Amino acid sequence: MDWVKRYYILLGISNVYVIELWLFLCLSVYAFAKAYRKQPPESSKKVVFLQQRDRSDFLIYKRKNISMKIYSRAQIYEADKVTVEKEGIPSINLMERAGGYIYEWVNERLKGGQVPIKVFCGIGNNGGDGMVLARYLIENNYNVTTYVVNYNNKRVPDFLGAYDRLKSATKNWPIVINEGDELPAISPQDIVVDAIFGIGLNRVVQDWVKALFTAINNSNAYVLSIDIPSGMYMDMAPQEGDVIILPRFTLSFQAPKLPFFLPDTAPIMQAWDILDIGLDPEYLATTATDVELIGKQEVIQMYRSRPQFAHKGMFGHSLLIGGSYGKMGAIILASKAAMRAGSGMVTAYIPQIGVPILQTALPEVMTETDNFNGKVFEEIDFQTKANAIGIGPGMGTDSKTAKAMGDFLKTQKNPLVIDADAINIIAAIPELLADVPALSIFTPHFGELERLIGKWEDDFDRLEKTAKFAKKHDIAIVMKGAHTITTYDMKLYINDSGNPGLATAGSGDVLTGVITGLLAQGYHPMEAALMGVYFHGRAADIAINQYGIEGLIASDVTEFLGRAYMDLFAKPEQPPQEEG
Ligand SMILES: NC(=O)C1=CN([C@@H]2O[C@H](COP(=O)(O)OP(=O)(O)OC[C@H]3O[C@@H](n4cnc5c(N)ncnc54)[C@H](OP(=O)(O)O)[C@@H]3O)[C@@H](O)[C@H]2O)[C@@H](O)CC1
Ligand SMILES: Nc1ncnc2c1ncn2[C@@H]1O[C@H](COP(=O)(O)OP(=O)(O)O)[C@@H](O)[C@H]1O
Ligand SMILES: [K+]
Repeated sequence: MDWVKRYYILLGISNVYVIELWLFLCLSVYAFAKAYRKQPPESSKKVVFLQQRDRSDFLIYKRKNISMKIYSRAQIYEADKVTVEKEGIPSINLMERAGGYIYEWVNERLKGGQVPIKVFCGIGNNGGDGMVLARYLIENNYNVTTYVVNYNNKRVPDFLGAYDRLKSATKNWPIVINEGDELPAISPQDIVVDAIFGIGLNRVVQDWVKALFTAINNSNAYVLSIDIPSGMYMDMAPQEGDVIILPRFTLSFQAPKLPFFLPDTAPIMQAWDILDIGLDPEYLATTATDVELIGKQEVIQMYRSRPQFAHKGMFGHSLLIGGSYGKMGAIILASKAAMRAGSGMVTAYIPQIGVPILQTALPEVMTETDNFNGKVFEEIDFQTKANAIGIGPGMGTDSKTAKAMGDFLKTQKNPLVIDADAINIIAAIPELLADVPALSIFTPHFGELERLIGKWEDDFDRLEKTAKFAKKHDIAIVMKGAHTITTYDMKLYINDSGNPGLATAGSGDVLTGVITGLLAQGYHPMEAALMGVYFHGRAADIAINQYGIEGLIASDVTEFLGRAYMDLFAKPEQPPQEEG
C-alpha cells in the first residue's frame, strides 16, 4: 500500500497508529453525517396511531382522544392550504412530512427487513407521497423498486419535486409505466405500496390502469394503500366495471374518509389507521362538516351524571307501545332495555292478550292495555303520563292497528321513537307523516327504510335521499346496520360501535327501548338517538367477549348496557411494561 505511506509522508505524519486513529475519526464523522441526513423530519416523531386490532378475524377499532369529523375533499384541500400558509412552508414540505410519517410506520414494522418493496406512484400528490416514502426507504437501504403509473400527463408540481429529489438521492430511478407497457411481475412475497390515486380520483380509471389494479389484487402481495385505496372515490359509489385496489392496510391522513364506513366500500377496508400529519388544528377544529363520527369522546360530552339525591321521578317515564299475539317478546325486549338505559319508570302498552306474559317476564315494568280482547291493538289510548314514547316493536300492521296508530299520532306533540311496524304502517299510509311530531326518531333497517323512502341506487344516493326525506318531514332517521348512520337537518352521524353479533332477532327492539329510555331522561332527541345507537353497539362489543359473535342474543345486549355506561369513563388498558 505504497500510496497510503506516501500520503502519510505528504501530511508530515510518520506514526502509522496515529494515522489509523485519524482515519477512523474521519470515517465516523462521515458515517454519522450520512445517517443524520437519512432521518425523516423531526416533526414526524408525532405519528399518531389511532386504531388497534381487538380480534384478528374481526376488527373493532378504537380511536384515541380525537374528535372525529369526516371532511369533504374540498375541506381537505383547504386544510392543506391553510396549514402551509400558517406555517409559512412550501407545500412540498407537507408532502415530505406525510411521506416521512409513512416511512416511520413502515420502518417500525419492517425494522430493516429486506422484503422486496414495490412502490407504485401516480402523478398527483398521492404519487408524490409515494415518491417521498420510496426515497426514505432507499436511503435507509431497503430493497425498493419505484414505478410511476403514467395515467395522465398533468404531473403536479409537488409530485415532480418529490420525483426529482428521489432521482438525486439514488441511481435507482423509478420505472415509468405507460399504456401498452408490460406490467411488472408482482410476487406474493412482495410488499406493494399503493400511491396511485388518492382523494383526487374523480372519474372512471383507464382500462390499462384497471389491469394494473387487477394484477396487484391477484398477486397476493401485502398491499399498503396510502390515504385511500386507489380506485375508491371519496364522494361517489363505485361505478359498473370499476376495479379498486384491495389493501391489507390503509394509512389515511388526518381523518377517515366517508366510504370507509359505507356497505358498498367498507368491506374493502380490511384494516386502517389514521396518521396525524399535522394539518392546522384550528382549521380542523373550527370547520363544520356534514359528516361526523360518533364514538366514546362524543358521547362523554353528551352524558349527564346523576346527583346523589336523585329519585326515580327525575329520570322519566317511558311508554313502549307494541306487541301482538306471537310477538310479545319484541316489546319485552324494548321495555327492559328502556329500564337498563336508565329510565326511572317504564310502562308497556300492549294488547290484553300479552299482559300475563309481560308481567311475568318483567316485574319492574307496568302495563296498560286497550279495551278490546284481540290479538292486536284496536286502539291506542292510555293514562300513563309518559315523558317519552317508543312505538312499533312487535306491533303488527293489522288495519285496525294502523287506524289506531293514525288516531294516536294526531294526539301527539312531543318527539316519538318510531320503529318496525310503526314505520311500515307510515310507509303504507304516507299521509300519517303529517301528524308525526317534529324531531321524532325513526329507526328503520334497510328494508323498512326502502318502504319509507323508496329505492336507492347506491350508498351515496341512499344517504342523500334519506337526509332529504328526514329534512322534509323534520324527523331524525337512524339507518340501522353495520356503522349505523343517523341523519337530521342534512347532517350525517356515523356510529363507531357495534359488531355483527347484533345481526340477531330482537336487537333492533332493544335499540328502540334504549333510545326511548334516554329520551325519557330528558336528553335532546338527537342526543338520545346518537347515544342510544352508541351504547347499544358498545354493549354488544363488550358482551361478545363473553358470548362470542355468534352466541350473542338481543337480551345479552340489554344485560351489558350498564357496562357500556361504565366503559365511558374506564381507563384505557395499559400495554404491559417491558422489563429492563
Ligand atoms: N391534506 C392532506 O390530506 C394531504 C394530502 N396529500 C396527498 O394528496 C392526495 C390528493 O392528491 P391530488 O389531489 O393531487 O389527487 P390524486 O389522488 O393524487 O390524483 C391525481 C390526479 O389525477 C387526476 N385524475 C382523477 N381521476 C382520474 C382518472 N380516473 N384517470 C386519470 N386521471 C385522473 C386528477 O386530476 P384532473 O385530471 O381531474 O385534473 C387528480 O388530481 C391525497 O390523497 C394525499 O395522498 C399529501 O401529499 C399532503 C397533505
Ligand atoms: N353487522 C352489524 N354490525 C353492527 N351492527 C349491526 C350489524 N347488523 C345489525 N346490526 C345492528 O343490530 C340492530 C338490528 O336491528 P333490526 O334489524 O331492527 O333487528 P330486529 O328487527 O331483529 O330487532 C340494529 O341496531 C343494527 O344497527
Ligand atoms: K392510494
